Amino acid sequence: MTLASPRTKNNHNCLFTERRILLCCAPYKESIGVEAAWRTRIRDGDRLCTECVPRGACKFGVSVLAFDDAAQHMRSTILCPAAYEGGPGVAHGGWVCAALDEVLGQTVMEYHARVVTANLSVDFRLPVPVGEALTGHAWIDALDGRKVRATGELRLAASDAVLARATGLFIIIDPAHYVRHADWLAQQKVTGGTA
Ligand SMILES: CCCCC/C=C\C/C=C\C/C=C\C/C=C\CCCC(=O)SCCNC(=O)CCNC(=O)[C@H](O)C(C)(C)COP(=O)(O)OP(=O)(O)OC[C@H]1O[C@@H](n2cnc3c(N)ncnc32)[C@H](O)[C@@H]1OP(=O)(O)O
Repeated sequence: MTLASPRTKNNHNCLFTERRILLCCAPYKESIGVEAAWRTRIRDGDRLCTECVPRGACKFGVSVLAFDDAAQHMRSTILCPAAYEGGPGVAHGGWVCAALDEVLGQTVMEYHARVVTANLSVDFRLPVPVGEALTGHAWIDALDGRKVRATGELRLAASDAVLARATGLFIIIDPAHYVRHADWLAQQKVTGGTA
């Protein structure tokens, strides 16, 4: 049984992809165990964050385009939505970080497993125009136990000029990650933060 569908060119038309992955994963998880399934790469660009699933598209405007398996390199198309304008005509730096987090995170999940970002370092080289075609590029640098390091760039599609560059440390998580968080949060509210 394969984990996901054949490779898609982008994820904007994948309205039900996350649900499909979950459905596809059910027998797969039974056969290999939930823990192992979470530690398996989530393939083929069919990943959306929880809040983006109903919309079927990344709210930051990132759309996975293609993977180069030999280089463990991911290419995406990106458009900064008007809502994330910072200075006149240019993107807020927070959006640049979010878009790069997404680009690197998608790549790590394609080639390794479910992760969260532990560290993201961003170089803002040039202002990033709102509403202009951009490309995202990211690749895996190293895997060390649960730690995956990756690098990525945001480029202007018209000229390939590098506008921003990020390096990230991603940590492979287990299925109980979000349960532990919910328990921790509840405990904080009970104890007022002494835990
Ligand atoms: C957005 C959520 C996505 C989640 C995935 C879910 C579903 C997938 C489906 C769709 C996803 C769609 C799109 C994906 C695209 C983008 C991805 C975006 C990802 C994010 O945007 S996600 C949100 C922001 N992110 C967090 O919310 C993390 C908060 N944080 C923690 O939850 C913990 O902090 C954790 C788990 C990181 C570690 O905690 P832990 O207890 O499991 O492990 P521990 O502390 O032992 O660290 C183990 C080893 O990492 C080293 N280490 C840890 N942190 C380090 C640091 N900062 N610098 C240097 N080294 C560090 C230690 O030194 C040790 O190293 P060593 O083994 O060598 O000793």
